[in-house]
Amino acid sequence: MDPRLEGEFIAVVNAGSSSVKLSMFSLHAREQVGSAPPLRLELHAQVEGLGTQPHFEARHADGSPAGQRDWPVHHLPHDQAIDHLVAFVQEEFPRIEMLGIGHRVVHGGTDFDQPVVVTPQVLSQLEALVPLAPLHQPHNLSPIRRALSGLPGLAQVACFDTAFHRTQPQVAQPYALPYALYESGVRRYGFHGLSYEYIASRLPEVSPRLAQGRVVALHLGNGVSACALERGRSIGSSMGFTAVEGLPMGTRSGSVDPGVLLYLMDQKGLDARALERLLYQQSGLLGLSGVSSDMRTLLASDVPRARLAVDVFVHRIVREIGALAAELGGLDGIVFTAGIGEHAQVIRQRVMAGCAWLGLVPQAPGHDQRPTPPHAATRLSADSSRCEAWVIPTDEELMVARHTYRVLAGGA
Ligand SMILES: Nc1ncnc2c1ncn2[C@@H]1O[C@H](COP(=O)(O)OP(=O)(O)O)[C@@H](O)[C@H]1O
Ligand SMILES: CC(=O)OP(=O)(O)O
Ligand SMILES: [Mg+2]
Repeated sequence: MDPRLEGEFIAVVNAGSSSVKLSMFSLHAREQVGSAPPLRLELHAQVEGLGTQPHFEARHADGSPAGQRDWPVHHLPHDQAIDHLVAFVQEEFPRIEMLGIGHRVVHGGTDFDQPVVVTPQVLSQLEALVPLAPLHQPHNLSPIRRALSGLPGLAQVACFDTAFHRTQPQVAQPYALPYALYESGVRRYGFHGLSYEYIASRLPEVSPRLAQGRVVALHLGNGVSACALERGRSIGSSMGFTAVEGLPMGTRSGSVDPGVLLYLMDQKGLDARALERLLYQQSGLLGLSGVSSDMRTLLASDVPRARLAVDVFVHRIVREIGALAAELGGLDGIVFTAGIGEHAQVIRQRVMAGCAWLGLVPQAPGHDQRPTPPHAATRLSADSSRCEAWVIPTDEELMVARHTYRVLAGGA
């Protein structure tokens, strides 16, 4: 056994709507550089396609395969996926000492603007937020609940997608609804904060100008959102009260006229559950195309509605960049991240073409290649471009590990 794999570890759980990811980070005090916690990824394991085609895959830090498995079913419960991941990790690392487990939790509401050690009291506060993130929060909380009872001595740290956006000015937070609703928590929270926080943490090394400037970061994954960063702090976002507002996503609609929902209730007899299914599971790229929620499939398809779905996707992103650039009072750069942002060159090129009016000049054709090292940033804009464009691969799990380390070290 590799001697590196003995010692102290932090585990990170990112339990999403259709996947569960478990990452193992070891601590190497000798490797501490500056204020960055001395964390090193040792293993990343995940079960994807829980509701369609469950597939398990584990990789070592260098990308080499550590294991894989398929299930001959179309639905694998989240708990079963977690059991499989935990058993796999225990077999891989039989002799380690766990310092704690960090969890990505989508919603922290108004109470949590920092990562927190989960107590039974905190857990019940987080459970009260389930209706605000029905696709995510129950899955985020289930592994915490199980760890609290199964591993009572081990710290569970919740890290929130909403927390990074608590710096937004007050004017960006209310809807123009009666103020009492705002006071009761019906307000714009913003999501994907761990991803944006990671991107902000990379900016000083990637582009000092952007670290000090005005940036629109685009998290284009299965969930899709945009965030306005001013000097690395969030001042605006496309997602609001729930992770369904804003841009079209894999299966979520993004913003629709609320009048559409009233019409569907009044005239088509849809109730709340039917609307939830419509907005969260049957819309977005899937609903428009009728083909798939997966961008790879749409880009390879000749079906006219698949093209329409991609066109609408790009159109809405370009429009959102304009809105966030206005919020920032100008734009120094855009950053692409997450599955589509990191891998779909054609989407990046079309979005950049829509930003010509903001002074964005792309590199000469052929230059937009994805970087080879997994976390390397790539510049997509010409050196002369007033507005820069970059790909920065995101790392929500590392951000959770950093927060967990800081909380456990007592310096949150
Ligand atoms: N090579 C690629 N080209 C185009 N799209 C891609 C590519 N690789 C992944 N994607 C897209 O990324 C999206 C998933 O993003 P990801 O960030 O992995 O999602 P999640 O939110 O589930 O973590 C899917 O639409 C997928 O098609
Ligand atoms: C908040 C959100 O949309 O998360 P995800 O991209 O994991 O679905
Ligand atoms: Mg995601």
